[in-house]
Amino acid sequence: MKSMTVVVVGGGVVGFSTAVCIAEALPYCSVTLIADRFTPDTTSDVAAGILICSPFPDIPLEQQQRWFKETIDHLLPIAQSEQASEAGVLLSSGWQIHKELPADKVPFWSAFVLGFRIMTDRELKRFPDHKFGQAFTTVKCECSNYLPWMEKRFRKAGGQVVKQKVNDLQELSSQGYDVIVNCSGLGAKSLVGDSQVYPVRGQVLKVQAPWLQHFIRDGEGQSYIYPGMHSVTVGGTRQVDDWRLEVDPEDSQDILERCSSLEPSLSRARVLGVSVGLRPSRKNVRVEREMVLLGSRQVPVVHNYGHGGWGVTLSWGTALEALGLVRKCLHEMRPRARL
Ligand SMILES: Cc1cc2nc3c(=O)[nH]c(=O)nc-3n(C[C@H](O)[C@H](O)[C@H](O)COP(=O)(O)OP(=O)(O)OC[C@H]3O[C@@H](n4cnc5c(N)ncnc54)[C@H](O)[C@@H]3O)c2cc1C
Ligand SMILES: O=C([O-])CC(=O)C(=O)O
Repeated sequence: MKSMTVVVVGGGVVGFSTAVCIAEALPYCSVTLIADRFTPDTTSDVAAGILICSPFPDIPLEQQQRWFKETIDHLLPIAQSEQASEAGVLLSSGWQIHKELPADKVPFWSAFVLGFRIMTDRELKRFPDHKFGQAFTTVKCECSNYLPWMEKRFRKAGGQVVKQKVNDLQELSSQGYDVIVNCSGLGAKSLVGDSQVYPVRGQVLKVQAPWLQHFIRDGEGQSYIYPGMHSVTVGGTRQVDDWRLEVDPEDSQDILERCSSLEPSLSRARVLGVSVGLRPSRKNVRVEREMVLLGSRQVPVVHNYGHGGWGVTLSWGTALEALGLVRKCLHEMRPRARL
């Protein structure tokens, strides 16, 4: 008999990662995941899913390193197992190139990807507008496969999935959940009234170009080409506070021009589709717990949202952090329980 109940709000990569971590680590908890949108209709489905990131300004770098390392250490064995194609997790090698010397020639995650090194002059020759580059192998985690695979894993661990919009945390408290975990991404803006969360619109194209084997990412990620399992993702845009979910044909044209200047053969590639997602951005990702008065009850709420453009990259690491916070909440509620 399960003695404690935990509800996770969010059906994207952060919600499913968190729900799986909790359900697998705490078998005596009954875990329910609630979301109003599931794959293929989440922001996570739009992500290229490449593990790469820029640091958040006010979170200790060691903590961000740990999140990156935990995520790649979780995904690498999947990429190298017989589950790889079903889970949508693959290794991806390529180049990050810069027109100017970057502040961090060696990014904070360089030790966790494979074979990180500075590009040679010979390699840089094909990018005459670029002065500097980094070559490495990382993981690409394609959420259109990964999310259904994670859902199976969650159900196998006893988790339950409900499709429903949560208008107010009070609704969850009334249903008697012991702990609420908030992985609602951009939804946190209204669900918990967080005015620090804002959208950064991203548009990407999927093209057929099976001859491309290496990723190319230009500096700050304005333009990128990411070969994947069935197509190549080319992007992107970063439009701050832009809520438009519809495809902008001018953006598509601009993306194709920018990416073809990096990889001329793309001008011959067939476009398979175009998608738009709103990155759930925040100055700093929020992974913390608080007690919230809901009706007459003080209910522990663990937040895990605001990952911006790095939600896949940090998904497992921040999920483990959230699991630790859930454990603490349960400890405090049942001091004698063996948690
Ligand atoms: C074009 C583009 C490319 C990207 N590429 C990458 C990349 O290569 N690597 C990378 O790491 N990241 C990338 N990202 C960023 C990544 O997509 C996000 O950081 C990540 O998807 C955030 O995941 P999430 O689970 O927090 O949010 P979402 O995927 O948006 O999920 C939020 C979930 O919460 C649910 N929800 C919200 N509010 C409520 C509510 N009130 N009631 C019920 N349910 C609710 C939603 O229905 C949804 O299921 C990219 C993003 C874009 C747009
Ligand atoms: O920046 C990248 O390379 C991909 C990404 O995370 C995004 O578009 O948000």
